[in-house]
Amino acid sequence: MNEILNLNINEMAQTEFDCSCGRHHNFEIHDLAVGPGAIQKLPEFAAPFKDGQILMVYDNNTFKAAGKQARDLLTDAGFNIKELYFDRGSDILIPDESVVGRILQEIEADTKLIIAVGGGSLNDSCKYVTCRTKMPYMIVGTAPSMDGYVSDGAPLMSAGRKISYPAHLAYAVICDTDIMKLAPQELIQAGFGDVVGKITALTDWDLSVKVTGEYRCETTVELVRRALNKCFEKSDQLPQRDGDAINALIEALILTGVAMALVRVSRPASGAEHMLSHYWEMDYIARGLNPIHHGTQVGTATPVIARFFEKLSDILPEGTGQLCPPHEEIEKLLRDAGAPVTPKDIGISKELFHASLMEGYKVRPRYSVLKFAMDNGRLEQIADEITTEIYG
Ligand SMILES: NC(=O)C1=CN([C@@H]2O[C@H](COP(=O)(O)OP(=O)(O)OC[C@H]3O[C@@H](n4cnc5c(N)ncnc54)[C@H](OP(=O)(O)O)[C@@H]3O)[C@@H](O)[C@H]2O)C=CC1
Ligand SMILES: O=C(CO)COP(=O)(O)O
Repeated sequence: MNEILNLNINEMAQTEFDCSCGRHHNFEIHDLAVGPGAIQKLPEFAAPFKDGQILMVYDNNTFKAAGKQARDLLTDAGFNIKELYFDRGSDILIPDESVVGRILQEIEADTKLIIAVGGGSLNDSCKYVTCRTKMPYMIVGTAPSMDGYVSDGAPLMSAGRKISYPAHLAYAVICDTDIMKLAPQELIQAGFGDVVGKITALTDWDLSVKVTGEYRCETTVELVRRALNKCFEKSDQLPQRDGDAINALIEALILTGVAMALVRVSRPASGAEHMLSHYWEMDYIARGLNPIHHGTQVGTATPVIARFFEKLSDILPEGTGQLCPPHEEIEKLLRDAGAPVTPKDIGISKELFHASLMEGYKVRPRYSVLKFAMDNGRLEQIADEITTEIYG
């Protein structure tokens, strides 16, 4: 019934099943390859589009990491390639109107497929454009920095706001672990932070089921839990760039993506910790600053949200907070993995931090522990307490 739980990642593409949650799930990614040397699959996966032009999108960092290799594989195999190369120098590429617009401008009448080579920003930008233009896209992931390679959402900046647009799943996803494990350490830390965030994301989902009666799929919860356990077993080896630890991280990021793809919403992977991250990111971009990596923000926001569950334990519906370990345990996980632990560590100011606790629930209409605190008249008091505990 929930057979996807028994498959390994490379068997999951095109899986369809009637789930115990009552829904029919269709993981309609056509091809998924995760592992050493996976990039070699690119010509085979792209073969159905060989009669037209393929638009390849990369930037200065991701071209070096995998873009050149991907392009050469396809040109050597006789594909007709057009390239879009974003050169942002040392600035981070922000997935906003200008990036989405440039991709759109480069599509030609005979473009049959877009291939993004990069991390979350290029993945989401291409995913959004291809969804709206009804074209297939492929992603060649370059870093284990976030879990959106196999999800169907596309968080983008729009008029200064971070909006998580619904989009579609990739036609094919390639995550070559030989390439991804060479990503800079800060991107590995970011990916770990994004995985840690699932702890409070799942707890928030549980809270919403109990308070608002929201739908939940236990298969996706189980998929995410198993991925977390495996990743956390080895995460203290991430600072040494241990191969098994990085592979477990990549697997966790892919599986949480699969969970999002199955329920067609980011609920299994994104709760109040993501709202704080989106809030900080919007503030940084509004001030013309390079945002801190998404997953790094999410990681430091997770023990903060765990503190909310602790402080509200007297009024939470029975059993709710049990899914969330004490905030000190989450901080230790981050510390042992060499990742930043608190928002203060990553330079979030005391004022921005307090404002995000007070207003983070407005980032999106998704029920979370922040809204629970607000509805129960406890938000301001808890925001004041946590701010003092972290910033003094
Ligand atoms: N769709 C979804 O479900 C999800 C989406 N997201 C979104 O993803 C975005 C964050 O993605 P993330 O991957 O962290 O960030 P980016 O895609 O912005 O990449 C971060 C930085 O890493 C660089 N980079 C990527 N790969 C390599 C590499 N192998 N070697 C050297 N540099 C590299 C990028 O270069 P450059 O700037 O040149 O690209 C960039 O500077 C956010 O917008 C977030 O909201 C996050 C989780 C899930
Ligand atoms: O970042 C995500 C999961 O890690 C996607 O979540 P959002 O829907 O909050 O953007």
